[in-house]
Amino acid sequence: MMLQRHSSTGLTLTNVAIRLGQTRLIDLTAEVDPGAVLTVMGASGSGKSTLLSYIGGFLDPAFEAAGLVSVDGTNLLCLAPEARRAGILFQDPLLFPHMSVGANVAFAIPAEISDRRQRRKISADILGEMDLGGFEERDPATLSGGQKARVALARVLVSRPRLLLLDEPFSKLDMDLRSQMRTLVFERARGAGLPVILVTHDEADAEAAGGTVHRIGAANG
Ligand SMILES: Nc1ncnc2c1ncn2[C@@H]1O[C@H](COP(=O)(O)OP(=O)(O)OP(=O)(O)O)[C@@H](O)[C@H]1O
Repeated sequence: MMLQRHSSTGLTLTNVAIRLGQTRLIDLTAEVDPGAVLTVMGASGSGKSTLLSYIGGFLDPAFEAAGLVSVDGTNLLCLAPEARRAGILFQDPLLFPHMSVGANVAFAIPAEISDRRQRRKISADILGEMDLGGFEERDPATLSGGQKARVALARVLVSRPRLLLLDEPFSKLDMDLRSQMRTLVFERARGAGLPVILVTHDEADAEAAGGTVHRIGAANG
């Protein structure tokens, strides 16, 4: 499946400030070009996942947050979480256990594509591109970690995201798979012109991402 490459100006974060009580976790202004990666690094508990929650629209109300997040000129913060179309990959692929691999992917295809055969074809095509041709009927529980990660990526890609939010998605994969998966994710993001925010502890992830690195300090009062 060819992802549409839309005319894109990228992701802009302006004065994004997140605090938890008196603790200032995030203070960030950045621009991420289409297809480029902003890598956010910092100690455990420094607020990396919290930043992604704010952008994705699922920040816990315990936090206070302010600032502007826009993609291609659209202010994401005015939109409901599902309308933001943030493609998110976590450390654990989080596939629906009661659905086949193909159904897991098809579930994420936008509703305006209503023809069942077309949905099945989109799902089969992207699985083929992820080197998972013929896996449509498989139970996710029977997949290896690397296969699950590629199903999760397939699912994100068919959802027509405006941007990708990656929360340590490579950290549970062994070395070889990790490097293959990095290449796959960053190549697809570049091909589709999607801006990416990557949260990681791993310097090799940051190097593979090739973009700007933003380091956040340990939480301080
Ligand atoms: N729902 C919540 N209510 C209160 N505090 C929270 C909540 N979620 C997270 N925190 C706290 O907010 C801080 C930032 O958490 P966050 O998960 O963003 O850190 P992180 O940098 O992603 O850490 P890690 O690298 O360990 O995943 C931590 O001190 C954490 O304990």
